[in-house]
Amino acid sequence: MVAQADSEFLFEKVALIGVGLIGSSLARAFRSRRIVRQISVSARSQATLDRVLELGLAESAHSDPVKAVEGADLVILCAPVGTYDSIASVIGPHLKPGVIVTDVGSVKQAVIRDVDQYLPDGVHFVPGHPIAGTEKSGPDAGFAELFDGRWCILTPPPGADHRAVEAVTELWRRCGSMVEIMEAGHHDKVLAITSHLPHLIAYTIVGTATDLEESERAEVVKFSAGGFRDFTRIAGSDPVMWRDVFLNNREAVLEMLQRFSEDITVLQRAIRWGEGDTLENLFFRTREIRQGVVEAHQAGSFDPREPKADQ
Ligand SMILES: NC(=O)c1ccc[n+]([C@@H]2O[C@H](COP(=O)([O-])OP(=O)(O)OC[C@H]3O[C@@H](n4cnc5c(N)ncnc54)[C@H](O)[C@@H]3O)[C@@H](O)[C@H]2O)c1
Ligand SMILES: O=C(O)C(=O)CC1(C(=O)O)C=CC(O)C=C1
Repeated sequence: MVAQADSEFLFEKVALIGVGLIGSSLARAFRSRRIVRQISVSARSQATLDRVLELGLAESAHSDPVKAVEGADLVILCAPVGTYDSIASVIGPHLKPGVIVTDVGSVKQAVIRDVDQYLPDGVHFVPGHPIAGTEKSGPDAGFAELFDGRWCILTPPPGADHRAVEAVTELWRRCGSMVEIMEAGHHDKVLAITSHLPHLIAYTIVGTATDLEESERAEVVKFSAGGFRDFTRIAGSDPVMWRDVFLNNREAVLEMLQRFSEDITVLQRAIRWGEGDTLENLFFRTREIRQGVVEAHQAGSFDPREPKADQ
């Protein structure tokens, strides 16, 4: 499991179940930073398995996840969260005591509910979520620097083995991340407003534009250099991954959506009645928030997803 002081590897063999943007970025970081000695992967399609080997991201690639976890001392679930229940039910009986199971899923309460039930005694579950990504998917989309300077949130259930939590913490630190421990329900509420609702809004705006009359739609695409362009990046994110996020963080997303609807109604009213102060006061406050995010190095000039001019 965890390396001794004289060994540079943190884990001997890691199994990645699902190897798209996040799984392949982890594989690249593990390789380039010598974090694990050996990588095995499992994916559903033969094309993905072939591509992963072609890219040199793993020593072995299997369609059967049971084969991938054989001899692994760390298993990382990197597929859409809606698949975790069935993956865990298949690999669970084949996990040896002492193995650490973790994941990268964007929601945490549902993941704990779906996975924990299949893990035998002595297997340590440390759920995790890197707050890092792009709108791209698949094994070609990953890059080793994805997690540099980004937060990774771990949500170990009460009573989790502290050495396993430390090992997963160290894994993410070596991948370049800062790590925070959080209760799963709290994680789901925070991410509902910082990540899930923004995606829902982007999907809605782009969807609304798509439903316009043919001539207007053409102009939306032609003149989409500003705000709309940024929304289209987010709305280009993986449909299956995001379907699963919304279905598995239902309560928190609906709560935030309710607040959002109330706030947008206030703006609607301010526009209708010409209440400029209401609009201006909000826009000054939100500009300060943006400044705070840039100062915290979570957006701005160094972020490869943002235009260079945005300081
Ligand atoms: N994309 C992001 O920005 C981002 C950020 C943080 C966390 N996440 C989380 O990471 C996970 C993976 O997302 P991604 O962006 O890498 O998606 P992706 O679409 O790039 O990759 C997912 C991979 O899982 C595979 N897969 C699907 N079902 C499977 C199954 N039953 N067994 C094995 N493999 C299966 C797919 O073929 C694909 O290769 C998701 O749970 C997501 O919530 C995503
Ligand atoms: O930057 C992006 O493209 C992302 O969507 C990444 C992002 C997000 O910031 O919302 C998406 C999902 C996550 O689970 C974590 C990160």
